[in-house]
Amino acid sequence: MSFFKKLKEKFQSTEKTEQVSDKYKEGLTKTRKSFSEKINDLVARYRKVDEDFFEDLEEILISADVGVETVMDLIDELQMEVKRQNIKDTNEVKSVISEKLVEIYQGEDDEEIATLNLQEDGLTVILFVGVNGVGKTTTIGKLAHQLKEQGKEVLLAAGDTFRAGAIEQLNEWGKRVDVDVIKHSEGSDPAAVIFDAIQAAKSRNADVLICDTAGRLQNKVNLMNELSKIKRVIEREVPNGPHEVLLALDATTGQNALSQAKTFGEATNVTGIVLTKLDGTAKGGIVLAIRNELGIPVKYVGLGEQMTDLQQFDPQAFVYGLFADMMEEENLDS
Ligand SMILES: Nc1nc2c(ncn2[C@@H]2O[C@H](COP(=O)(O)OP(=O)(O)OP(=O)(O)O)[C@@H](O)[C@H]2O)c(=O)[nH]1
Repeated sequence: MSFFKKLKEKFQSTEKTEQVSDKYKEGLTKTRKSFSEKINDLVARYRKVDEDFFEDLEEILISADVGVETVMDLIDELQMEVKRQNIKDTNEVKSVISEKLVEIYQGEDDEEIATLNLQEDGLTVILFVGVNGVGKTTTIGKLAHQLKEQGKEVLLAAGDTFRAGAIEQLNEWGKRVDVDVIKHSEGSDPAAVIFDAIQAAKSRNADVLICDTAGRLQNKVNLMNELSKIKRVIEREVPNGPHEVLLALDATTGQNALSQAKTFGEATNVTGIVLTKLDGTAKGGIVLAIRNELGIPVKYVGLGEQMTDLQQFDPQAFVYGLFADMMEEENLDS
């Protein structure tokens, strides 16, 4: 069965999978439009799958921000697969490209979707890091809402005491999603806020504590000191905490997001990426570059401004969103 057909069957089988694929399809409209157009054009220009075809494909993938290393791996894999299956017609390559994109993302991992490390018993502490303006606060609000919907008791800690207005912004989100926010005044010690929030979470038997932090990238030493102090407090107060350190990155910043990730990776042990504003870019290939060049799983993607637009990252749904038009155009019954 072709990969296109497999994806179509998977994502159009139940109401739930259809909802997920619709979100991805809608959120990836900009990327898909640009990507599909280029791929269709490529396929129309070349009838035969040859060296020149792969060279042009390489360019398309690089222009979608897939990342040079990832593109090279992908092209190698594709060339081998095309040979193995003896594919001559460029039209047939589309489905193989989609399959290889998923494979290259997943690598050796069996797990399709990287889930949050939520504790079954006791408190789970999630630390959010990332520079200002990437959509960190919005994401914390959306995640708090989702976890609450799953029946969890959630608490927020306003650990960004540095940026003017950050505490109030988180507080607003707390009100919107009906979750309490533990806060001190602006300029106070963030580690003290986190300490208080942990005590509050324990005394209320909360399931999840989500901690905001300041994203002072311009001063790496300060950033490191602040984050390690916060982590020390969490480690001392909560067994095995923090259970997740999620780095929020703005997809519209392209390769800059990669360099931010490298800096944060040096300052703290990042366990997952939340890629925001994927709907705002035509270069959604950045998801693949992040996964492959940093080796950190993308756990969530922001596909819009609505509360439900924060989605667990699913590589197959992502690829479905990228190729949806092509799949619909093609007769997959054969
Ligand atoms: N289109 C779109 N907009 C988003 C997404 N996530 C966040 N935003 C918007 O991005 C803007 C900035 O988000 P904020 O959460 O305010 O930025 P911030 O990261 O909180 O700033 P800091 O708290 O300083 O880190 C807001 O207008 C959000 O609505 C997304 O996935 N898609």
